[in-house]
Formats: sequence, structure tokens, C-alpha cells
Amino acid sequence: MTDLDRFIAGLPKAELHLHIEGSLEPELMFALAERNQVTIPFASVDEVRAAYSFSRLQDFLDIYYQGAEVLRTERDFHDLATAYFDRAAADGVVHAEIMFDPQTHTARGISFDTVIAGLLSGMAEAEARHGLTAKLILCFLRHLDEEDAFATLKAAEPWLDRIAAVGLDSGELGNPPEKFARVFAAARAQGLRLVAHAGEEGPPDYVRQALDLLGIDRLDHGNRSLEDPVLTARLARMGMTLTVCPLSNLKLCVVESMEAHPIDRMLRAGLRATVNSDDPAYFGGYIADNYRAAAAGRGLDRDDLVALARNSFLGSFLNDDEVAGHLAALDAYVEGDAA
Ligand SMILES: Nc1ncnc2[nH]cnc12
Ligand SMILES: [Zn+2]
Repeated sequence: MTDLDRFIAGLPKAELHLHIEGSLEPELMFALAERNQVTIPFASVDEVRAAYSFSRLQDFLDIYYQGAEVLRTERDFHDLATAYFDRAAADGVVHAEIMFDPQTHTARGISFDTVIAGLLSGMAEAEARHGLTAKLILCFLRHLDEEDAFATLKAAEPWLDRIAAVGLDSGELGNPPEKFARVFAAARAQGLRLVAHAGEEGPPDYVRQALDLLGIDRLDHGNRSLEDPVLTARLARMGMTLTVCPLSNLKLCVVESMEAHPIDRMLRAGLRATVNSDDPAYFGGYIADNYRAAAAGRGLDRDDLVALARNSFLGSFLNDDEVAGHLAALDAYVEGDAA
């Protein structure tokens, strides 16, 4: 392990873009398939990993929704969550805002309550075990219609005090943010914060729609915003947080190589960029791997890495006192490391 690797692993950070279903490692997939007597179309863990080769977002989504079929019981969601939190804590994550896709499960007859109860008990265990705090982001699947999203928001009603935000994920092209303007307004009226995937594969106009028609508080990915200098300047001016996912971008061919990743261009443009893992079981790395890959590919220095970690707290949905506490701990870590 190099000095920089060690520095990255110990750097206190928040993870703001993580799909819990995307943290399902092949080993756990097999264990849950066996526990629940579900057949999966793979003979071995190696065969599963070999199938993880994607040339665009939809290739990944097809296999990701298939993988989620092994998740059946509250205990499954609990085990999925604790496996992620254990791994994240080892990477210096002290706070995580995790997304879940209820429609992937309710469409298979698994109740919303089963899913969220398992995730919440996993979150409680992570806090007890690691002191790692977490919040939940309920994502609507954008390939489905707005009516289905409204039904999901309705199912969430008894749990609204345990949900920080709603988000928008799944296939972006052909499913613009405008399709979900009313359900986002309803979520806002119920006191939820708003995030959306935009500008991952979709054009800058989808990012503009996410700002103007959804009123998002945070932008997931946002890479293609850089194609539009006026939009880039607007995002910088408004202090919008971008939850960028370097290894995801590489695996889904959003960038040609890590050497071509725009993470440093984002920072230089004044954007509040953060680094996250998206779907770590599918994209070959957890959050520290993403920091390391971005640092190696783009020659990021310690100041850049600290800026990214700082942005992760500033862009979180923690309150001001909590953010200040995390920033003080981050400063202490950097000073201690320099000493
Ligand atoms: N990177 C991604 N983009 C859109 N939807 C997703 N669901 C899980 N990961 C996703
Ligand atoms: Zn994502």
C-alpha cells in the first residue's frame, strides 16, 4: 500500500451515491439464492463476475435487476446493508446516504415495509458497530411511469420520517426528468429532499430539467453538464453538489479511460464534486478504490482528495452542526497526517 492509498483509506468521508442493491456481491447473491431457494442463471461466483462487462448503462441495469431477485426477506435486506456498511467503514466512510429501488422489489411481491425495515435495522447495526451514520434515499425507477412513482410514494408514507430524500434512477435516455415533475413536487411538499441522476448518459438539457422542473437539491453524476459552459457556471454558482462515480463511469463507458475522467476539470470549474461508488459490486470497487482510481488517472494531489472529502460533507443532508463536526475531524486527520 502506498502512502497515498493509506491517506485515502483513512480520510474521513461521506458516501452520497450508492445503490444498496448495487452492493450485492456475487458471494452474497449465491448465499441468498440458496437460502431463499431461488435459481440464478450462473453456475459460480466467477461466472457472475465474468458477466459484468458493459458497454452502456442498460447492459448493466439488465443484470442488476436480475441480481436483485435473490433479495426476498427483511433479513436479506439487513444482511445486504450490513455487508455494505462494514466495507464502507473500512474505507473511511463515516456517513452514507444510500439509495434503494423499492419498485424493483414491490413488482416481485416483496412489500415496501419488508425492504425498508431490513435496511433500517442494517443502518442501526452500522451505527452501533462503526459509529457510521446513514440516511435513506428512495429512488423512483424512471423507465416506469409517474403513476407507479406516486404509488411508491404512497407506500412510503408511514416511513417518511425515516427517509431523507427521493431520487430518480434507471435508464436515463428517453426518460427525462420532466416525466416526474409532479411526483417530485409531492415529495417536496411532504418535506423530503430531492436528488436525481442526470447527465450520466443524458444530455445537458436533462440536467437543466432536473434543476428547473424537479428543483433538485443534489445532482447524481452530472458529467455531461460540462458540455454546456453556461450550465456548468450555473451549477458552480449555485453550489450544487455533483455525486460523481469514476469507476462506474469507466465501466459504463461514460468515459473512455480513467485518464479521460473529468473529475479534476469539475473541481477547477468550481463545481462541488464528490467521489462515490454507485454500484460497487458491479463496477469493481468501493469508495476508496474510486478515490484511488481518480487520483491515479488524473494525478490528483492530497489537496484535491481533501477537497473531494470536504465536498462530501458539505453536500450531505446532515445538519450544519453535524457537518461542522465532520469537517473538524477531517481537518484534524489532515493535520495529523502532515505531522
Ligand atoms: N449508475 C446508475 N444509473 C442509473 N440508474 C442506476 N441504478 C443503479 N445504478 C445506476
Ligand atoms: Zn447511480
